[in-house]
Amino acid sequence: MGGRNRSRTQRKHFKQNRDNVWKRPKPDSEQNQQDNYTATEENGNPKQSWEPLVFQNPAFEEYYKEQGIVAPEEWDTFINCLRSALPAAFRINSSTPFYKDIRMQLESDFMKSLQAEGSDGNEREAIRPLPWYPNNLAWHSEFSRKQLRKNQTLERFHGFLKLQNEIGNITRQEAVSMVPPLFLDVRPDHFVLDMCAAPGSKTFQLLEMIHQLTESSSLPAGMVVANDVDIQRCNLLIHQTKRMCTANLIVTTHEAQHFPGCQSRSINASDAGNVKKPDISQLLFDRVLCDVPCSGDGTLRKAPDIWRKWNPGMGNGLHGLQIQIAMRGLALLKVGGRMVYSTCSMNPIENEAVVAEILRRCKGAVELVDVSTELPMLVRRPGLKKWKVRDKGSWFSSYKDVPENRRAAFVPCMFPSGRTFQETSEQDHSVDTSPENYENGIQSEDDHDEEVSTLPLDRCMRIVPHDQNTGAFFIAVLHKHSALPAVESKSTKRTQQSSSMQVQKETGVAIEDKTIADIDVDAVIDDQVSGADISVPAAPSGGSLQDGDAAEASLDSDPSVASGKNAAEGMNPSNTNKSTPETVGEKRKLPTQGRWVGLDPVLFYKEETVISRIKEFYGIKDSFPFLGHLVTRNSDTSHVKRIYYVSNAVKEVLGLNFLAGQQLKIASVGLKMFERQTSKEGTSSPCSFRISSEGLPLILPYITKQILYASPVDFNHLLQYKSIKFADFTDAEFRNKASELSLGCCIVVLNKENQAPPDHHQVDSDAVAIGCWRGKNSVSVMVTAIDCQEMLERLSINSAKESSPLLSVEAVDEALETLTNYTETEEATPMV
Ligand SMILES: C[S@@+](CC[C@H](N)C(=O)[O-])C[C@H]1O[C@@H](n2cnc3c(N)ncnc32)[C@H](O)[C@@H]1O
Repeated sequence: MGGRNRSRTQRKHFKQNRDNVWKRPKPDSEQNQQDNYTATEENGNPKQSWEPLVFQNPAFEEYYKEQGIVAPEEWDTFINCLRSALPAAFRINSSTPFYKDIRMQLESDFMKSLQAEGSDGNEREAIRPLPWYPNNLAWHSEFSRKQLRKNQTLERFHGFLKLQNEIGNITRQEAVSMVPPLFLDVRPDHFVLDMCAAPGSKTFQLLEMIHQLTESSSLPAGMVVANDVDIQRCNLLIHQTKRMCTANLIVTTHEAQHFPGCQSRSINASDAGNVKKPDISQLLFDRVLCDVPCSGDGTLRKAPDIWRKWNPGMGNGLHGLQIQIAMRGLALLKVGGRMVYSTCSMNPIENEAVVAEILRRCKGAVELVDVSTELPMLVRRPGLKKWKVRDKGSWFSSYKDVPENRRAAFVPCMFPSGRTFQETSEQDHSVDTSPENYENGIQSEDDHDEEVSTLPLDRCMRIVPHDQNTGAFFIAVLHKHSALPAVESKSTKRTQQSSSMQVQKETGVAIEDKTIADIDVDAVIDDQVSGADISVPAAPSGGSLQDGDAAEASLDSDPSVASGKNAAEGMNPSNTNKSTPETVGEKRKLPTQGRWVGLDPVLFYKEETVISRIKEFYGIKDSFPFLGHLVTRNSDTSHVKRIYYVSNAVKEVLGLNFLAGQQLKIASVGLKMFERQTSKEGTSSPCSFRISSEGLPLILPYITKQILYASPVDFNHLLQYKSIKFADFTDAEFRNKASELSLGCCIVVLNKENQAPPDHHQVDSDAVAIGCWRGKNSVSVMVTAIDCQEMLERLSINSAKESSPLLSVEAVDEALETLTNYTETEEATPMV
């Protein structure tokens, strides 16, 4: 069950960007060509010529040999492993009602049958659970896509993966990418910020953690804010997380380094449309995931294109942004909270150097946590304490080695000691071994040639490919002990001093918990001062740096320069006093979300008449919390098509956001609960809103009307034939009850034991139920064809208690085809 319907805005982009990763490529298709060749780009346009993939890069090899990323005797194993294809890995989504069945199918069916198939004298298991992932929920498969098509058993497995992936019961994800959320120690009551979240595989894990232990009919106290600067990538994330059917997620699209603090500027809710004063006064988080944009060389096995693109400037160019994002994450972290910093790069400049700098800036307020006893089965290596910086043809061990004409391209914090030119010169003359300097990492054990950090960077973790046959990853776990000090960067000291004084003067609020050097002062003013002259983070200009895009960072870029802030872009002109909304779009007026242009507004839905009609039609009990939990994305409330449901925590944050002047740029929020029926038959129903399949599990135990209990035979028939005339139901009572219902949406519940339906008007929260349409003479299902297929299969497995023949690849392809047609043509219309 669940939310597989795509919104129109997402669909186009999604179609272009996301294949079913398990889908078989057509022979000689374009996809096949891309497996062997890679397109090159010129001025952003794809060139028609194809370059063969290369699996080597002398600069890469020289760089990592010099950095001592692995011992010299391991080098060949390391590099050969990087050149080999990455085995597949996937996760079972623990929030799916069938997760135990899927796990059992893998453990007791596929593990054995595939082992027999794939033995070939090979002792390794064909598929196996990842030993460090809890509860056998993550799996590794030795098979390549080609092999998956090799024979019948593999085809069956392939079909299984494809279907489960499409349904949302499993997610394909690189094994190492599953690690960072596991170190965050997320609990269901936590507020979690995922700063650079798209395409959302880690967000999905975080949501599962929030929802663990919570029944489908109740909501956890915590929530996740998933943010990404790139709105198109946000759309992928929204699609991925839709499968989670959660009311506890807000998707935002900000530059993470300028993520707003949402400090409530007033307790007077006049401009928030009578929004109740929220219980929180600032948006701070218990957990922050900082999975920053990086050069991505840890993904070489999956994206061999990086061999050709890689150069040392990629890491150098990202270092400054990575520090800014991490510092903003720490500022938004509650005291006592945990943040995980991670990259899919092996480069110390993007990893240890960033962690060292944030520790220095935080001056003991933040600790690098020793997690060596957590996830003991995960093989990892300690972080480096010394490294070098590469410039065109030169290696620098210390900032003092950087020639004057190259100093603009480097910053001291790229080096292990983090010392400036002046400090390194002074240090050469007097070595200060005081504990204070040790703590701040200022003093180092260097001799004249090589700096060694005294910070406990060995607590960082580097996962290298040949240890566990994976990709590479870097992870650091940070704990915030106390509020961050106001750190001043020397280069910007003077301007920032005056700016910070200005902030304090204007707001009367001392800047606490924020480092002046890395957070721009405008954003602080933005947090504190009402409305006027607000500086807005830049909208992405032609794509942001991410895995695989790292070539954009040039060797010459100055990492000390903060990424530019484009004050006008993306902002609602009505707030700038410079232009009027009419000037924004000549032909079609763009939607506005408070201050943000181009995003639909987020509004609490309070149409009493509509809400009462819905409650009355479905007999929704008063104990189901409606007040303040319904949200729409249409300011014309009389034409609302979809009504979303938000959890208590999300409701609080939305309330705060209104009071804070709508600082959050919200791309998506809430769980689609009710959808307006626009078809002719739909409008003739007493209630024009149907319950969406995403929202059904949550509201099911509170519904007392429009419910039908179907025998297993009739339930199966409905799933199989999608629409059945009253006369064709086998159960006479079902027939009668169906004809007695009001025209419109109804819920058909599987009466598993085929007993008399309960007369207490309450459906169990674990009941198997589907949304249907009670038409004039028939009942029709309102779930996708592929959901019907999946449910049929699960029910047959469960009832027979033995493995029934799984769907053939052809049947899955057919179901996927139907799904595509369904989503392309009609989204919310009953299939009558
Ligand atoms: C390594 S990927 C994140 C992967 C993601 N955490 C996951 O597990 O699916 C980095 C992401 O950072 C985003 N990004 C780049 N610059 C950013 C910025 N300044 N603020 C926020 N996101 C940014 C990119 O669009 C990209 O989606």
